[in-house]
Amino acid sequence: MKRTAREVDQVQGSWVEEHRRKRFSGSMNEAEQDFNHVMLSVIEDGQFSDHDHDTVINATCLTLIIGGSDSTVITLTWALCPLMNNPSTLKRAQDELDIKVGKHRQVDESDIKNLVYLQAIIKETLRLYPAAPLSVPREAMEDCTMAGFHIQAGTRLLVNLWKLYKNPRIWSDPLEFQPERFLTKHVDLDVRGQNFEFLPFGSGRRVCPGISFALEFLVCVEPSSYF
Ligand code: HEM
Repeated sequence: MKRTAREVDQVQGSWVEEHRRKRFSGSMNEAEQDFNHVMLSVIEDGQFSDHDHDTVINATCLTLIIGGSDSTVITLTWALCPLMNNPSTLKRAQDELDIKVGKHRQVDESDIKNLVYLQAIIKETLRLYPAAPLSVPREAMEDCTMAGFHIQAGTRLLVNLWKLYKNPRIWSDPLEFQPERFLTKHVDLDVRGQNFEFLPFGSGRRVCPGISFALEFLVCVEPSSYF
């Protein structure tokens, strides 16, 4: 693990060095101005007392890469499985794409608002196959009581999202893949941490910062495997 972490650090570090060289030599074109470039532009030495400039840039870039790749790819893959077993759901998704996008181009950002069934498929996938089934651990800052349990300050807590999503008191037929539930009974459920029965991206100050990107990516890329 440590060796792999060192290798990943080196790769990310070499990207920052390359960006720095190109910035100084003025040879960076617009297409190369990625997140490393933004970080180099906005972070100056001396801004952080605990860590140096490069550590902050490398850690921020790697957090986004690590947090954003596995979660999205897992969801994309799981979204396909139930469609293979539910031809009528696949047909409904294909029909929506034919009507709202047509057969001769790819889905783009402007289509997302019209692809309501596809959005429901993504939400149902996030419910049935959560990429982060235990979310991310929290630590109690002070003694408290939750659901009758005394929690001591410093205790690590996990929210069992998987169990929450299979609770029949909240979700009817919880083990069934039914995207329609997000167009009917659960149509008003938000995915951004406001409705505690559905928290695919967590909630509160550490909520996933990649929500918008992930949703757009999933709705735009998922259909490419439907035909
Ligand atoms: C389907 C895709 C994704 C899912 C299901 C997902 C889910 C989550 C969850 C449950 C958390 C924990 C939130 C909490 O503790 O309240 C989280 C955190 C995080 N996610 Fe995502 N995420 C996804 C995509 C992305 C993408 C695309 C990015 C970046 C481009 C990203 C970056 C992060 C980061 C950096 C954190 C840590 C935030 C912090 O601790 O302050 N995620 N994500």
